[in-house]
Amino acid sequence: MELITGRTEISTDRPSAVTLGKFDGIHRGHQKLINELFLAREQGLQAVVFTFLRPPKNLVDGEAQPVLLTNREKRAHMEKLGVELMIEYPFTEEVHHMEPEYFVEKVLAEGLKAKKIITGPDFCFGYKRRGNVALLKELAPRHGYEVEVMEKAVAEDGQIISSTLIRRELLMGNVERANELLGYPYTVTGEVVHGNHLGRTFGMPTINQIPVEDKLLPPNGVYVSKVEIDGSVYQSVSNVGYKPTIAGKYPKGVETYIFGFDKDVYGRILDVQLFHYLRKEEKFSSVAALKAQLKRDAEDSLAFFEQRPGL
Ligand SMILES: Cc1cc2nc3c(=O)[nH]c(=O)nc-3n(C[C@H](O)[C@H](O)[C@H](O)COP(=O)(O)O)c2cc1C
Ligand SMILES: Nc1ncnc2c1ncn2[C@@H]1O[C@H](COP(=O)(O)OP(=O)(O)OP(=O)(O)O)[C@@H](O)[C@H]1O
Repeated sequence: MELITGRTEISTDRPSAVTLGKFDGIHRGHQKLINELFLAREQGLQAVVFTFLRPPKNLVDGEAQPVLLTNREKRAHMEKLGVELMIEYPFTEEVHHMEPEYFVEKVLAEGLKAKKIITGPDFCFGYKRRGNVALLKELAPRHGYEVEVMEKAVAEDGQIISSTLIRRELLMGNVERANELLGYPYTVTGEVVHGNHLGRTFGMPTINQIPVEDKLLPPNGVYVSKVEIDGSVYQSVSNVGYKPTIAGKYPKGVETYIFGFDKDVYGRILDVQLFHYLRKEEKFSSVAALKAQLKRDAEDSLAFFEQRPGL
């Protein structure tokens, strides 16, 4: 996959099919748009995803919003799906004030040689969000592209799938619901760093990961999880939080006990998939009490998988 990141001057040699948006999470709705993009390959068009380096909210509202996918995770995900060109547009003052007509002409038509533009019905762009599907359609004959508007993907209960909804569900600890809306298990990617090496002394060695700050983590607590290592997927149990029982101050992290695995993976970047919330993180009165609880957590996680053989 080719990546153009952080610059507003973009160009490509090949005619493109383009889909645009934040794509936080790359949920089932986004996947629908991206699949349509791949169909356009039959017409000789390259599959282009146009997205932003940071959620535009940061600049507009001045507040950092946690994301379902960090920039790095989003790139890896797009590459895996088969996107040919990914644009990470910077969200600068200049971009914030860009008129939608200028964006369509300079970026989409001239820069990307767009022949097909695929969006949802509510897609907005440009200064004051004045650009929309109607404007894209109005400008189509002048620039020689086609607009394809996809209907919104909905969940089984009829709710429209959106990144905002998924973030809300995760923040409430509803991992199963979030996974259903995403179409894949919510995943935390991070380097395995050194902990206190205490887990080993309980007979439960763990991997510790400190995700980047803007990665959205569900509420502190214990979760049924899986870890992918060298192409094999292991069942596991994870704690999201600060380890309050152990003296010292820790950054918020994810700590995972992997069933049937005891190899050195320090320094590796691993994916931990979350499936189900088991209990909240607690400050225990002794390490012995914590150790006894960890054993129960492990049993609860295994029991969860046993009840769901297809998972
Ligand atoms: C499944 C699981 C649940 C945990 N629950 C808690 C908890 O409720 N409270 C807490 O203080 N630490 C909790 N921990 C963190 C332990 O304190 C930690 O595993 C132990 O101190 C070993 O840490 P180390 O890898 O830094 O040596 C949990 C860890 C795991 C793997
Ligand atoms: N459920 C959906 N089905 C189909 N297309 C969708 C769906 N949700 C968003 N899209 C489309 O995907 C593109 C990217 O949208 P965007 O990343 O803003 O998605 P979103 O999930 O609606 O985000 P947010 O919740 O932050 O508004 C847009 O063209 C949008 O219309």
